[in-house]
Amino acid sequence: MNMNDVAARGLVMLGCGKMGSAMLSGWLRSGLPPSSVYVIDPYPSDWLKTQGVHIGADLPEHPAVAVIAVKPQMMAEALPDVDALGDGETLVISVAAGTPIATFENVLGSKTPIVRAMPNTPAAIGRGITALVGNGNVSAGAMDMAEALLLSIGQCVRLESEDQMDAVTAVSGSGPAYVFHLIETLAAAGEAEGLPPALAMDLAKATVGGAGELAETADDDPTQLRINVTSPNGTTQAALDVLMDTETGFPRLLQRAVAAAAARSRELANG
Ligand SMILES: NC(=O)C1=CN([C@@H]2O[C@H](COP(=O)(O)OP(=O)(O)OC[C@H]3O[C@@H](n4cnc5c(N)ncnc54)[C@H](OP(=O)(O)O)[C@@H]3O)[C@@H](O)[C@H]2O)C=CC1
Ligand SMILES: O=C(O)[C@@H]1CCC=N1
Repeated sequence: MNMNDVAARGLVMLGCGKMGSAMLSGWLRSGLPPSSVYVIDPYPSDWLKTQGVHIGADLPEHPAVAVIAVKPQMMAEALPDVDALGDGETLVISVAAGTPIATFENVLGSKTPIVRAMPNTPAAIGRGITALVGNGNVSAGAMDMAEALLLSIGQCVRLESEDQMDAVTAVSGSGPAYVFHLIETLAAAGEAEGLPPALAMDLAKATVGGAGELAETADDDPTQLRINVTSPNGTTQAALDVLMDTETGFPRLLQRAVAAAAARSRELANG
């Protein structure tokens, strides 16, 4: 199976909200014809309605791929809408947090090839990262196909085991929200030091964006990059003494946050 098969046989999307739209915009940008896309979503967004994709139309007989992007809590209600696609001919890719592959096998049949994937919203600008793992029915070619689709919205990593998915969700699936909160709070702290709000926000956004890009592209690892900013007994050292405090600093706080997200992902396994 290749991208031409997807274009020829069709791609079905069950749910096209924030994450579904982020992925779809990447696929359309990378050349998937809108006429090959069939969306099932009760309240399609204005953006979706202008994309030229089929919305609420009859589904093609054996689409190449079905992407499941509804909330885990809606899964039991929504999944039966695509149970006809569980004939082994369609590669099912779920991006739902928490929902295990077994849930899809139970509804769609144990012969269905299913890839469980965890993308993130920077996919909307082609800068996402998606982790993926498939069940035993996913052929090497189908896994390559899933990866090719997801590579058009950013980087991909293949997991050794589905058990890693809760931790992955807690780090990179939810992670953009932690970074956006860092931007919000850095700007607020700048305001507290007397900066005008717009200036504080510009400084915070550019600092997080630039530091993120440097961390991704530099030869030095993030530890060395941090050291490079930190002059002995300078301003950064004063801040890091607060942030790196073993009781009240970032390490313990982020560890607790990521553990909470992973625990919630495990809970969502039950819908
Ligand atoms: N947002 C993110 O950063 C990430 C989300 N995910 C996963 O992606 C999935 C979608 O999340 P997200 O896009 O944020 O959520 P949204 O609520 O934005 O999108 C879900 C979409 O599914 C629609 N929907 C609801 N019921 C049905 C149904 N029965 N049939 C078809 N469509 C339905 C919703 O419509 P309506 O709004 O009208 O209810 C909505 O448009 C979740 O499983 C989430 O865990 C994974 C990684 C990152
Ligand atoms: O918050 C959530 O449950 C989803 C999964 C990862 C990001 N958003």
